[in-house]
Amino acid sequence: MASIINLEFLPVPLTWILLPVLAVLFYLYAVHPLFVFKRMGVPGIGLPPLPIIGTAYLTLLGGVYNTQYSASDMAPAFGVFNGMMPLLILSDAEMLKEVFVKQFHKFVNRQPDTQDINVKPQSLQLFNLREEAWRNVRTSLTPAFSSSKLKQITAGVNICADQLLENISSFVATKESFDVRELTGAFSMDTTARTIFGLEVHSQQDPQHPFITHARRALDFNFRSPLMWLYITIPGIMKPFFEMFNYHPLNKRDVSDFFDGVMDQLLELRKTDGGKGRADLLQVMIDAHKESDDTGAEAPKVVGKKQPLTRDDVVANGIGFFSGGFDTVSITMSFALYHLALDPEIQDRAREEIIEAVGNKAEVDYDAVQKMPYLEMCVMETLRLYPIVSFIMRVANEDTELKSLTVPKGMVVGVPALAIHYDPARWDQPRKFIPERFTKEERGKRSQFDWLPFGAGPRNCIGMRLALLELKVGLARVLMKYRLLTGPDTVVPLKLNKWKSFPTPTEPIRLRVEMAN
Ligand code: HEM
Repeated sequence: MASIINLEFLPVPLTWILLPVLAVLFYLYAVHPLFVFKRMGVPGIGLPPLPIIGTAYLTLLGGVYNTQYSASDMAPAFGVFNGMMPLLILSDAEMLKEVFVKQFHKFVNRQPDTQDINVKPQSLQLFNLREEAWRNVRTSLTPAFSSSKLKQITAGVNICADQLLENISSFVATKESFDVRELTGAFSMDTTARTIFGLEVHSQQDPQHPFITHARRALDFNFRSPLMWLYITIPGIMKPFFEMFNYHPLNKRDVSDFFDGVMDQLLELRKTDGGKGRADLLQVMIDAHKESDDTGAEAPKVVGKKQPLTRDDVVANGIGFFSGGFDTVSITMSFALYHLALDPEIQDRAREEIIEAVGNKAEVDYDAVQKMPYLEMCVMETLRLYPIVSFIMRVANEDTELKSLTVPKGMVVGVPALAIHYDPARWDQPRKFIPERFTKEERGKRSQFDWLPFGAGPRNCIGMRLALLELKVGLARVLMKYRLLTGPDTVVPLKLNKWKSFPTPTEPIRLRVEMAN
């Protein structure tokens, strides 16, 4: 058969030339990079990484949220491979201080540029921004969480808590148990919609409200999707294709289009009324460049240029705050209620403190929230046992010395928050719920990097103070009125589904209630 290109001049058949070329390319792309940790002098995990899949097979064996791992069982620094992407896992306290704080300017980004897909709204969200763009937007958004803003927001959180109490009330009369997550989910949905967008969605009465159905789908990532796996394992190769088709594996187009439409309507409305009297994050974002920086002494300062946010920035970060705030608060609150029900002594102590702080008012105002250190300790202990994010990520933006290690530019560093929280060397009886670990004195004895539910350093969770406020107001209102009880269908001890990326019980948390007095 006549070939299109005549290769007869070649001294050997083409296959014999192509084979070694392919072998060299395979070695360069899929084998040589697997020695990077050996070259750095960092141990692996004892099992060899495989070309293309790296050590991802470990995730298939151990799951994605596994409380059996403890930082003491791991080397303080070791290497794994997410597909072909090397990931340096660090739990050494001194190194964490370098990464999160001392050399933060070299670890500003959370993901390598190969995973940074330029598709809106993800690419404009604070969580995904990089370097200068991140600094500027973080500086502009920080005032949204100032004490004065949180003070204004507290009244709205109380209104949502009124609804939560009403929802619980039906279970007092029937003495039946209820699915805690359903109620905290509705509370958190109402609170988040109100505090971010100034919207009243009444999720408990109207669970099919389009806002709610879309919001629920936003975070329902499909880790079985082949495109998601290609994004995780070979992001560098996939990035141009994703961008060409304006596709982001973490985005559901219909969901972001829906929120885009909602935001357009809200922004239009605010143009007409000037946003007067609005105490929500959307208004703060619109006015971002005019706000002062009263964010509390503990908030790490970021030096960036405060600038007016564009319409696209406001939309992207409105959606980003929503996804960052909704499930996180709801999940944490459900675990806190579970442990309070399990331990009546702790519950009584928290209730006494709340009643003293609130006095004879029906609402829990901002000042009362500041007088509840024991309740805060209960929340902190809940977040230790069930951190929402099991790994905190940073990327080295230049070659960086960490103690005796040289971390090469572009390497991703993962901090195993979950394994650190379950480390017996850091926490005595780590599986037990003991709020007393968080007295001022006990906290002073510990490294600040032993407790990482909100990450650490200047790029920690921007919504931390709002989250704590919502949790404390919601829990205080429940405890003031009701006594939480376990029932025959309360599962003890709780088992977590290791295949979910967030802490999720294998069986729903079910509790009962009676009036507190
Ligand atoms: C219990 C509740 C919450 C938990 C456990 C939580 C946890 C986290 C964690 C672990 C991070 C990464 C921090 C790091 O890399 O060091 C983060 C980042 C972030 N969180 Fe939260 N979060 C919560 C609530 C919220 C709320 C209520 C909002 C907004 C209203 C929010 C918005 C964000 C944003 C925008 C970022 C990215 C910050 C940046 O890159 O500068 N989170 N959160």
